[in-house]
Amino acid sequence: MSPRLALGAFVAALVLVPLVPGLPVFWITLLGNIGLAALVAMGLVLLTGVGGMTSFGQAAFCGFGAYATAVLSTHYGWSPWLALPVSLLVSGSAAVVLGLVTVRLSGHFLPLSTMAWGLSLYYLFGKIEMLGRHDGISAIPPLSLAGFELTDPRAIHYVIWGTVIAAAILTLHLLDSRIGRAIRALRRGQLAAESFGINVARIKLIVFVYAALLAGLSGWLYAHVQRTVTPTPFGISAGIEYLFMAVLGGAGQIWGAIVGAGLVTLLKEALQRLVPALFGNSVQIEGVVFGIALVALLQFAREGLWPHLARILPAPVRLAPKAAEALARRAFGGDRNRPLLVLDAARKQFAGLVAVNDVSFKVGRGEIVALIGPNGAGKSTTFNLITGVTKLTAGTVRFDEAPISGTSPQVIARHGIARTFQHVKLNPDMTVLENVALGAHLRGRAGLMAAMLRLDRRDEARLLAEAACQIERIGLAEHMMKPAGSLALGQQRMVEIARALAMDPELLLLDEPAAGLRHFEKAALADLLARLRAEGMSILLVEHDMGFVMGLTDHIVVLDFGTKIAEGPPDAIKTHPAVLEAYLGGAA
Ligand SMILES: Nc1ncnc2c1ncn2[C@@H]1O[C@H](COP(=O)(O)OP(=O)(O)OP(=O)(O)O)[C@@H](O)[C@H]1O
Repeated sequence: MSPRLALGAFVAALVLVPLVPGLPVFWITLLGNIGLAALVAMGLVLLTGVGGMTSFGQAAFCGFGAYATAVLSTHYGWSPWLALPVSLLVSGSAAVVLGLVTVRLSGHFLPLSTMAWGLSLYYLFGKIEMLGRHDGISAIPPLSLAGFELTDPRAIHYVIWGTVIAAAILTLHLLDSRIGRAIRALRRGQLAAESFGINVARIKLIVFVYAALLAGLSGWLYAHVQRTVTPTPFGISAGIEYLFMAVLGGAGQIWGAIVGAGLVTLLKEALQRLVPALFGNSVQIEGVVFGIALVALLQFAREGLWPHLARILPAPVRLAPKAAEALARRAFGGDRNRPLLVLDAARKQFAGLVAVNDVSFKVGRGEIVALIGPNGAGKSTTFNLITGVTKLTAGTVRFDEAPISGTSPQVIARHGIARTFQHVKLNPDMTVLENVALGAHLRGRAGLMAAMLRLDRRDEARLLAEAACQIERIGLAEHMMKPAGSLALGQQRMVEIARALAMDPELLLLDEPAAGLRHFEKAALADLLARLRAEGMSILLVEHDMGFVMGLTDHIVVLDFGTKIAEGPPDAIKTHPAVLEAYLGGAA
């Protein structure tokens, strides 16, 4: 059975459920509640599971959606359908305002701030006169279609689940796209993502608003299903429940949101019946048992339930990309007599430690330059100064005559500077192909809506074909569709090079590219770099393997304790007294 068939079977079951003769309406209502919760949990899966931003305050966005439509349809007599865009606008605008503050926070500050506004918004809903304070708003009109009021839970069931399935499909489309790769890179590879020109702050805000819109949509539906809204379902405890649903279902798995919402809703319902039956009505310990059950479930399935379920479902077949129209290539124009990269008295001081001490050197066009030196000499820090990861204390870095020091990694990447990292920064759960395609992010155009509606296929095919081409170039074609984390470290370093090449850079910065490679792999890498140089690309590499460096480079810069002690062609460096002293000490 293909995944499409499995989805078809699920949809068919949802269509048939209300038609089952004798099925109590209560169960249909419960299923509708699961659907409403699944919409919120789906946003949280994207925000927390995929994007790595934990939010406890998601229920507040349901509140914005629900109250907006409640006010408009009761106080002003608007049709619920007309109020829908306003509900989404209110939730989305609130998310923009809160997101601008929240997504910049990191570590525990982020979830704490979501708790803070989750709490304050709950109290705010209960204080506003127009929202009916703690009594809320009642007599909200039901949804109606073609003049028929959808008051029957069976009819509303189709509206809710149609929305849930559509939201799941659109979200899956989004994740399987250029923007989706950027979203998936947030959790484990923000620095790498920025180094490939991805505006991480913007992508985070997009995810934040997207999750809020799903919550707002759920709130709008909730208002017209329940026909009354009060602050309680939009408080912090509801926010925690939604988070449980996302995590229990399988954080990071869109379908897991439905599983999690189903499990938590059914568990709560079951306990509300079972606990009084077992312990009597006077002992109200449902909440305690509920908490214990959730903790036990998390112990049993740390990755959530979806991965367990996915094992018995058909696995999606991952096909290598087909050939597509080639992406435009950068022209290595510039005057060959003028250097491409110039460091002028670049300095970096970490408190009392001078890691890079007024270092100056140039990288010419179509030249391979090596930056060498003993451990702790300041090579990686110099790389980080060039790529904007670390800010200069003094001095300047110019690329093609334009000063780039003081700008962000994302802006520097746009100049055509790509890099690899000393400690590999791939997303281990994404395929090799997807990791490499991330490098080509700036060469694609398709945005959020195009991705959701699958209007990005041509753009996407070109990006994937480019990624596949670079993977073939580094000799890892047979590993293209494997998760990057399953490759040996040396191979992962090569994947980083392919990712950098997918950006079509003019300057390639390689941090220890030969580390972990076997002899024949190093020879292949040297051959590749020589070919890139012949094509006009400039390369700056940090490398400890002197055989590799001496046989390949045009020019070598030597650092020791942050200071440049020598520079020149390989033959001169081999016998330079200061270099021998730095590497071999007194024995030289
Ligand atoms: N963020 C930081 N804060 C404080 N000190 C730092 C920081 N980053 C680097 N250093 C220090 O700066 C010096 C240079 O480090 P760097 O990593 O640039 O050296 P390296 O030449 O790349 O060494 P290796 O070959 O071992 O990677 C070291 O003494 C290191 O401890």
